Amino acid sequence: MSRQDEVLIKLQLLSGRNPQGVNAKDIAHTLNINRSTASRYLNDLVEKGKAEKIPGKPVCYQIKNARFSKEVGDSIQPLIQQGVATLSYPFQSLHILLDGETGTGKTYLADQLYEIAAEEGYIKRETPFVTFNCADYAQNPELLVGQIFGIKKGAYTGALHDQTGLVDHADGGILFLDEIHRLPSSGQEMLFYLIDKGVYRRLGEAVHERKAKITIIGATSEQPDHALLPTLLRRFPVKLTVPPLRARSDKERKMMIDQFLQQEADKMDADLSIEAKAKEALIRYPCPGNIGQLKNDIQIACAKAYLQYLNQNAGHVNVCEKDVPTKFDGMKSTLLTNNNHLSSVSTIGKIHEGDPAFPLPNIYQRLNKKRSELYSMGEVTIEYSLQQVVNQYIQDLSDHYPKDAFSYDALHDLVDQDLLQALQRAPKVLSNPLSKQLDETSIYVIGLHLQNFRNEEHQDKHALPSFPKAKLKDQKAAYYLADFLADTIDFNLPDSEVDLLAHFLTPEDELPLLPKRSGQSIYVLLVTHGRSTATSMAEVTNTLLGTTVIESIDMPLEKSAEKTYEEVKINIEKAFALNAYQGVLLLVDMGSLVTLGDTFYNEWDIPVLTLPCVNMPIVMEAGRKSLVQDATIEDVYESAHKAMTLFMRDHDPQPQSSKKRMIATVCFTGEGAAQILEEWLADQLTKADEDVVIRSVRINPVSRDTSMLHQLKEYYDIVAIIGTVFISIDEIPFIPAWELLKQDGTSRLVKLLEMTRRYKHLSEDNHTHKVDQEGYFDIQSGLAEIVTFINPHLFCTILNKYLPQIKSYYDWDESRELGMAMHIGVLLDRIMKAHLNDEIQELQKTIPLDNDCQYDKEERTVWEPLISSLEQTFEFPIPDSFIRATMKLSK
Ligand SMILES: Nc1ncnc2c1ncn2[C@@H]1O[C@H](COP(=O)(O)OP(=O)(O)OP(=O)(O)O)[C@@H](O)[C@H]1O
Repeated sequence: MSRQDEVLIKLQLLSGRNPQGVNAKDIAHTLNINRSTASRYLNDLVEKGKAEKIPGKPVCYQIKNARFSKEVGDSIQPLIQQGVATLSYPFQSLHILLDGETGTGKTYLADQLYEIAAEEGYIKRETPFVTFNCADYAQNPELLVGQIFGIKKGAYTGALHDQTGLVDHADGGILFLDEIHRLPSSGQEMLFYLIDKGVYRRLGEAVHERKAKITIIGATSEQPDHALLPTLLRRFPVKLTVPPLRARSDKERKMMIDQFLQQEADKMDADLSIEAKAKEALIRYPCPGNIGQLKNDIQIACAKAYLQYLNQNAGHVNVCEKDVPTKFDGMKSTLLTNNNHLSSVSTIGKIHEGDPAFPLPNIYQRLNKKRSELYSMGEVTIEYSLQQVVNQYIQDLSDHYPKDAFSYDALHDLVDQDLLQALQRAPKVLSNPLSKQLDETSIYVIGLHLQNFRNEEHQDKHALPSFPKAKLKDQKAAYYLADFLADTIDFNLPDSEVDLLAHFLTPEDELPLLPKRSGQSIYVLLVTHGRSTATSMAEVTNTLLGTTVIESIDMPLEKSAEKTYEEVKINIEKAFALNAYQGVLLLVDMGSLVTLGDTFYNEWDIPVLTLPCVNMPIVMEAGRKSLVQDATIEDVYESAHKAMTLFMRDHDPQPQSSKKRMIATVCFTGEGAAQILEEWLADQLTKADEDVVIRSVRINPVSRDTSMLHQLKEYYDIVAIIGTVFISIDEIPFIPAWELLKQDGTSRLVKLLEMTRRYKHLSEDNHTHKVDQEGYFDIQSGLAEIVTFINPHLFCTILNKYLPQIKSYYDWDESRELGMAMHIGVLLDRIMKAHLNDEIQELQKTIPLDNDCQYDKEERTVWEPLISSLEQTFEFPIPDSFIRATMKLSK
């Protein structure tokens, strides 16, 4: 790139931020050249007609044509300049990230950038501009990624055809991804790979790489630093923040109001006017949903004014003060007021805005049509019916916008939107007289609680149990909040409810001390082969149990046994130095470590027991048991051992537990959130978990006493405690309600159910001693925990088809068969990883060259169908040395 081009690009970028122009000194500084050289280049650009001078002292320069004709608002103008400059970067446009609150106009800005860049000739008109809102698929991350990158037939159940992705369509152009933070990490990784290398794979494609050259404009209403992977964030050299409405000047807001009124007037067949006071209110009212909400509120105000115009046979449509939002909010409060104002149209103080009388579509058309229909039917109560049309319209608008104002998608099914919105706005509007920050979590909790009260059926029988009042400041805060809810959404709470609400507002650090989770007395250390097998299994278990109970040491192939011994020793010594444990359970997948445990026992007098077998049920069981108060090392060992025998099926196991499984839901009343959760969970449970009892339990807000749960534990196997009040009992995992309702939030619960279900399932069919069709699917979830690259479900489907003949050839018993199935799965995963990272040669070196590894033709034929099916499905070759080694192992 020539120096002059560099100066031109710098000028384009800086012009965006400095509408008044950029001087030679600034350019010289950023390019690290001297001032007179910068001046010379700038003047050359002026001569070539690429830049223009803005007279003054010092002389400033600006990109020619940088002032756009369209009236977009003072605060947006510089963003457009900078964005267009970015898109017109000479070699390939640079990627842009837009951030800003919901409704500030990020999508609008992206559209404008494309339009203006095309209008000004920086990009060709035919350049593709593909837009996509990631929030539309937020509930299904896999499909979301599939929509963007395409889907290969068979990638998942239901993917019946190859499907192109947006990336295919946007190749050579711009892809606008709204709500980009909704992309799961895997999708974000695929995106930065595309940005970096210009290549991508469709979902389900393992090897085939496709090429695309795309400029990404991403938009997010979250804090980019929190919402995007740092690697992806770095790929956006230009970040533009769209300011919220409250930060914009009155002039700019007024300009937008005029624009939106004009758009409405364009749709009517009548003159439109607005009262001065109404217009003033539109300029002044807090509008947390920003421009999107302002626009909707104006649409609603115009619809209401039009309704009055029809009912009154008025001369023209007049927007009055009562049609527009005033105090706290827009849509909802105006929606709820208007039935009794039908005949009170004010006729004074009108100002005429714009030039109306235009063709009519949508609401105005709808109203007229409805009115004629009703007249022709001789209907008398026309006003009421027309009001219904307007109400429906308002509802449609509020459903439509701000559709993603808050990231509470899952809560929408449970809590009314107006209640959620009001709770979200409360701290801002009340300038936070609340004793506690109403963060996302509190809003979940209070929202669930209040919704239950709101449901009429519960109101009658909602006699609150007596409880002491919260602190005075929390009570006051609760009354503020209650008044606010009454004012804004007409939601009235009796005093007893407000007193209860006060307990929800008590800040965390002022809560009574919670019953402490019993200190773990047994140290569980997991040591397995593989680069990350042990850490991943430990992580899964720790996450499921909601606390760190398993420590882990990985043994990649290159790590020597001595080094591993050393690490194990250091870990155990450290743990015991703290005097916190009474014993150690070592879970290992390598026989030689068993003796290490004995050494500790003999030499150091530390009770160490070793279980030379590792899989998820064992690790999980060891973790659970180690949390039980007063559990001895023998107890923990025995529980883990039992899980092992159940899994391996090498003798008649005892059922894991004869108790029924239970999920306990908890809240302050036992009737509020706990009951909603109970109903919700009952809907979520699948047939495999139909044995699970769900029980809501009241937790006293002051004492937080858990004796009821302890009693239940005597009779039930409690899989998890779920609720709005944090409760900790021994080994039982606690899942906060808000976690469950978040995107992918049920995964922990699903896993817990799966783990507890598996014991039951295994113990029930232990008499059959047969790996049937479902047998391989038993290992699917186990495999899912340890493999990263292969799809366990696909793998098990193939095993089902081809492993039985191999089994009968070698005459394996069931446990051998399962063991081999696991072995093949893990091996396949490693091979796939090596292929993807170009490390297959290195991996092959880890297979000992063994001349005994010969096979006869017949033996190879038995394996052939399985191997070729795996190769075809996963799209990579399986090296012969691995096949031979596996065959040797099979004998
Ligand atoms: N400067 C503007 N001038 C005129 N209309 C605007 C302007 N900015 C935004 N709008 C309008 O406001 C509405 C909301 O804007 P937009 O959808 O772009 O916001 P957003 O930030 O992308 O919202 P979200 O985060 O919800 O996706 C749209 O109808 C848009 O046309």
